[in-house]
Amino acid sequence: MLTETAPAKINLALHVRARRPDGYHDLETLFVFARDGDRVSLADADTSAFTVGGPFAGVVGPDADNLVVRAAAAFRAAFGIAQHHAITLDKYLPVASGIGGGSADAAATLRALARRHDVAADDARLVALAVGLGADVPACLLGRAAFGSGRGDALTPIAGLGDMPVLLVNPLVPVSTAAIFAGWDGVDRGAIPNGGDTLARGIAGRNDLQPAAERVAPQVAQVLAILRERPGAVLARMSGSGATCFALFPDAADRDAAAAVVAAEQPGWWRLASVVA
Ligand SMILES: C[C@](O)(CO)[C@H](O)COP(=O)(O)OP(=O)(O)OC[C@H]1O[C@@H](n2ccc(N)nc2=O)[C@H](O)[C@@H]1O
Ligand SMILES: Nc1ncnc2c1ncn2[C@@H]1O[C@H](COP(=O)(O)OP(=O)(O)OP(=O)(O)O)[C@@H](O)[C@H]1O
Repeated sequence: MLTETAPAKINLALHVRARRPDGYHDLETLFVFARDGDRVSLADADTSAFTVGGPFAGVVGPDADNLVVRAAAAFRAAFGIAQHHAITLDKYLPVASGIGGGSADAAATLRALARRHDVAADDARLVALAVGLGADVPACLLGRAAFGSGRGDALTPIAGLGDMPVLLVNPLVPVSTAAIFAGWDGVDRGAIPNGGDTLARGIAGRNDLQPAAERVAPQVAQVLAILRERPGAVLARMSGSGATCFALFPDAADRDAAAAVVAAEQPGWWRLASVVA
């Protein structure tokens, strides 16, 4: 049995620059990854099988649409693998939440299959499969801090945040990525600043999808209002197309105190206290 973590993706900054003719948007983003996320496990089997467990198992939708199943089928076709696999997904990240759950799962599936079948993690064919599965999948496959441009799939590694404490909070309102991009106002507000370290660049940046997400899910503004007020928070912002928001704390005790306040004020919201590599 092989197991891979599918870490939550966080967009420290997300600048939308232009609508493209192919229905996507050109963007600039600073990708970082939490230590925690979903889990994908894989074993050889006589027929292909897929099982979903964990707290969000009930909301991932039909198996045939699951990015894990699609990633496994694409891998077997691309590499001519006859061997079937039984794959288990333990779903801990909320679905359609801006932290790349499905994308992280697809990338973890590709990583697990690559390990099982002796394919190098940076094999160009693996990266091509990732690109075909979704804009965030190449970043999740890389799995380390990176600057993303184009659709978010042209990647340059950058320095990470060195296990900085983070609190992720989601009001459990699913948000469609396509709908949020459609609500972008079309105004290019400029590039992510180049100067300084990754944290400084993140702080100097924005999430241009935040206004559209706040219109669709007003709870996003509520989450951010609580996170911004927490002592020690150096940055509070929405990730991706929402509705998950994050707050970064140099001190783990401040993160844990913030988590306790969120739990007391909004017991129905999802929380994850982790660190960002
Ligand atoms: C917003 C981000 O989460 C930032 O990391 C990603 O760009 C979204 O990545 P993703 O969920 O893997 O996106 P995909 O599944 O490829 O695309 C979902 C939909 O989002 C919109 N989309 C996505 C990425 C992008 N650069 N421009 C877009 O306009 C498109 O309407 C697309 O049909
Ligand atoms: N393994 C998976 N986990 C979660 N959702 C999945 C998965 N496979 C397919 N989906 C579908 O993909 C859609 C988007 O879910 P996902 O959690 O990947 O979005 P997200 O967190 O907003 O991602 P991103 O930050 O990349 O936009 C959901 O509506 C869901 O039905």
